Amino acid sequence: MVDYPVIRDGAHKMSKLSKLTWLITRGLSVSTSCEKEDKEIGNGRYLHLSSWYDNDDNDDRYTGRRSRTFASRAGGGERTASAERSRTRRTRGTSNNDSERGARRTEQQQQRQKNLYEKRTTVQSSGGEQSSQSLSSIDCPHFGTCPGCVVSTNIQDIDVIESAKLYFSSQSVQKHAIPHNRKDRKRYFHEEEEEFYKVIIPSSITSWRSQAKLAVAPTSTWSRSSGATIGLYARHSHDVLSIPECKVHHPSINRAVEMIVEATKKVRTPVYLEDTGEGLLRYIQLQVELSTGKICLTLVMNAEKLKECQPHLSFLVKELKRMDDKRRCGIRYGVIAMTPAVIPYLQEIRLGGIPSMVHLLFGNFEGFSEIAREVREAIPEGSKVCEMYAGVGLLGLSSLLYHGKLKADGKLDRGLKWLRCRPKNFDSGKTRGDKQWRGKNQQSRRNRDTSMKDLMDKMVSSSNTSDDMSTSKDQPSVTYTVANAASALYQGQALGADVLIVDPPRKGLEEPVLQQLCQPRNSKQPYVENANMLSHLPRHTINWVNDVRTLIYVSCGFDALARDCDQLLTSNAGWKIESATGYVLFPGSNHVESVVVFRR
Ligand SMILES: C[S@@+](CC[C@H](N)C(=O)[O-])C[C@H]1O[C@@H](n2cnc3c(N)ncnc32)[C@H](O)[C@@H]1O
Repeated sequence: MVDYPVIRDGAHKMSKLSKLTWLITRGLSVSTSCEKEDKEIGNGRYLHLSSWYDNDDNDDRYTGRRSRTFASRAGGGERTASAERSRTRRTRGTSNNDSERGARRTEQQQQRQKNLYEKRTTVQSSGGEQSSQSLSSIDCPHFGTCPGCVVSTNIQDIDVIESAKLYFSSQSVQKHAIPHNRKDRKRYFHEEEEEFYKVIIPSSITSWRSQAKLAVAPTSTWSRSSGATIGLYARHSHDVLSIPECKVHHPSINRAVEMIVEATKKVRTPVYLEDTGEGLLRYIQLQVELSTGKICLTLVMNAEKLKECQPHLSFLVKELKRMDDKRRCGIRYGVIAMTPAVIPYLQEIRLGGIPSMVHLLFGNFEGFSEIAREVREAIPEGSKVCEMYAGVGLLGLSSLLYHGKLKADGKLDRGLKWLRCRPKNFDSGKTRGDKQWRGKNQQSRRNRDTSMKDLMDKMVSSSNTSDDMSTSKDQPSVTYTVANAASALYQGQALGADVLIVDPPRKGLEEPVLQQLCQPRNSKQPYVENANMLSHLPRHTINWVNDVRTLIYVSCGFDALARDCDQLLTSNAGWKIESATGYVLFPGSNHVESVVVFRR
């Protein structure tokens, strides 16, 4: 995932800001139910106020459901077909097990490519009829001046993808590729040459941004009644550039920003002025609930306490609510994002098997769902899975929900044996130790502060109740430990795991994690799932990932990925590269998210 540049740029400058979350429900103007979060931006605290805007549910103009357009580049059909061909070929020459798994994956991938292609080439007209149309451009009026996008057409012709293609087709990588996937198979099979590094545009190229963090500046330094300018920092400056017609924003975001600008003008909200450090409203964050078009609005204020924001905050909220009543697109209810208080308010609408609450954290949830799909399909059924750098655990959880179900061919997938998730910072230090539960009936109620447990609980139970496919009776064991990846590894969390999923931040794997993965397998080390069983061995001789056969590396930083791949492939650990796929998760930007599958 990428941090939105505007916040990253400004974050280090924050000093006096404190973060509080604020809960409001319909009918209440302001509740002072505030919660100070431990989390910090840069070196300062900040005030964080969340509330929901609801675009009129009955009007699809606001949800973007009808007006949404899906785009594809010219030649998408050919690319789809060739990807299908290549996937079919990949299953050749493998052992029985491999070919079964390969065939299953091929079928699923074909269906997925077909769905994606259909989705991208379909525009729903306002009358509800479907017409086919290909779009190859984001066609945004702000392109050029706005720092958000670097390309408007030929979305995948960006530097980082070119580098990734070159890297993965290089000799040094290809000699470690699993033979039937090698790029030089042309020589053996007289097949047309294709890129080893496949590139997929997993969502629409417009309206994909479901989360936006925007800077706020006064429109005029002389008059408060001129209101706020809301947008991105212009290149190489801290001047805020308004982008009201941004084409990559979900339409709900643009509508909400327009309303906030109007409201700040009306109630003369003091807006933060960088030169003097005075004023209140500094940033806003908008997160769209895709299924309804509702917006969760977070106001970041230049204040340490809520009362410092008054009376301006109440005026602003009242005005927003007044506009809501008039336009039927305002506040419905408020939530504290991702804390236990949120859960009763969230609708259990599942997107690709994941409850809707999780998508709030992703810039392009639809696109990330496609990555989750590749990850879960690369996991053999019956596996024991460990996920590191888990964040909210979307990848592992999505695998958990996918496996163990009745498949289209009528066979019951054996499911996963267990899943161990290792995020670092989810609960802001509230969770102590391991919280473990087995299925939905044996849930620990020990610590009501553990929001992650509630969330996971909700996810697992919703997966079991709201799907008409039958599930396996043997619920896999799921554990969730808050720890950094290296210490989780040394606690023995990956012992016994067949599959390791890693989705590290941009800087890549931590050195100790990489070192362990580069160690040769020790055939003399007994198979154990718990570090206590190895207490008789000197710690430095233990291979903490000894049983891992599949490594699924999801990367948001190509440079670090290339560095880590080099080390993995040149080590004696026996890694071979099965596939490398680039997802253009943020169309328009020079960014690619890669999924690399290693086996040994
Ligand atoms: C790219 S995100 C992964 C998102 C994840 N796939 C999800 O579903 O939310 C990387 C995550 O790793 C976490 N992280 C950063 N450094 C870490 C470390 N040393 N150990 C464990 N997790 C870390 C970050 O906080 C972030 O949540």
